[in-house]
Amino acid sequence: MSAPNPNPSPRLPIPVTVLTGFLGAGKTTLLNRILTTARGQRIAVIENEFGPVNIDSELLVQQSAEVVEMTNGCLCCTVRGDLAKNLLDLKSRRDAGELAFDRIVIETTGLADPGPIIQTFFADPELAEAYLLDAVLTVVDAVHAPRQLTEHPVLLKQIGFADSLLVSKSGGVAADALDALMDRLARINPRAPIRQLVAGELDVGFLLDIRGFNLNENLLAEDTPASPCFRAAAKNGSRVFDRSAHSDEISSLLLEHAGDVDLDRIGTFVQGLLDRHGDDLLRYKGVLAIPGQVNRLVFQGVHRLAGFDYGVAWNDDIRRSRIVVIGRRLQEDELRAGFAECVVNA
Ligand SMILES: Nc1nc2c(ncn2[C@@H]2O[C@H](COP(=O)(O)OP(=O)(O)OP(=O)(O)O)[C@@H](O)[C@H]2O)c(=O)[nH]1
Repeated sequence: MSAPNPNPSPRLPIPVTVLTGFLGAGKTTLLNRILTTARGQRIAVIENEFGPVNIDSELLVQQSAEVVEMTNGCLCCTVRGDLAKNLLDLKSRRDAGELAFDRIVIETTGLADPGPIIQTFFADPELAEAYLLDAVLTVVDAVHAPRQLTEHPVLLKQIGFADSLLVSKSGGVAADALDALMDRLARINPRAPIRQLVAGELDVGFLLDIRGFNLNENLLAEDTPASPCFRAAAKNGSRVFDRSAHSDEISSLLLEHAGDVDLDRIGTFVQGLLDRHGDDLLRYKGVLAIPGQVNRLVFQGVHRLAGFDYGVAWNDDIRRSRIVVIGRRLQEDELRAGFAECVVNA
């Protein structure tokens, strides 16, 4: 008789969380807290470090189902192929009963661009079947972020790609500086909830199973506690982001129409956008009302990888069409004009 499989009911796809943030932001600290707090969940960890030795894995004080170390390069560039290989290897070992884990957390280097890492999960069909990219969590260092944001464009990308923004070291800054940082983060990425990491308090419910890459009608749900989108706009009582307040290269834009958009025209508009500006588009999500269609059309994407599907019915909800785009050097006038051509006036 063969040995009992330690993982008798494998759940596929396996959820993956990408934990990112600039150097020293507090990624490993947060990972340790996730491993401690998410009791009962078997979490395998992939640690990436530039140098030849992975110090971070030694800093993991809590038990993980497995720690895979990836050194001597950054996941987003030199060792990206290794990431796919390691993920497939972990799954094979899980299938064979050698390993038991329910989810994976990937801790990136502080200099990683999350874009190529995200694309890995969609570009490889085998990975896409085995794994579900759940969310990008970005840790932002309250003390150093204001300066890092100016000096290191990769931090803007880490924030722009995030499904959840977690501010560390907030005790180290004055209240008004913290408010200014929060506003700046909300302007860069209005769709990611922002939470302060407070020592000893961590609700993993906000960090795991976010389903940030799923196509569903909650993509832009501003009244969902887990995704208070458009925070900056709501705070200002306006739906226009104050883009003059800061000159961050990465920013966001909300395109909104109180009604339907034409399916062909919006398809052409989005396709043109991806063709021309795909490299600069970090994340974009949309919930659209299409004439004659009782269900919401939802779409989302990263760079040029986009997915569309029909979500839940509008029923008694007021039909409206909204797209939020987070990207670099967004051509606001072009985007607004292009979107305006798609609207269907009642
Ligand atoms: N005061 C304070 N210190 C923190 C907090 N989070 C992390 N730190 C400290 O910041 C330092 C860096 O934390 P790490 O968790 O190693 O950061 P990291 O992002 O994993 O760092 P790298 O892997 O080097 O990029 C450590 O000394 C932590 O103890 C926080 O919320 N408050």
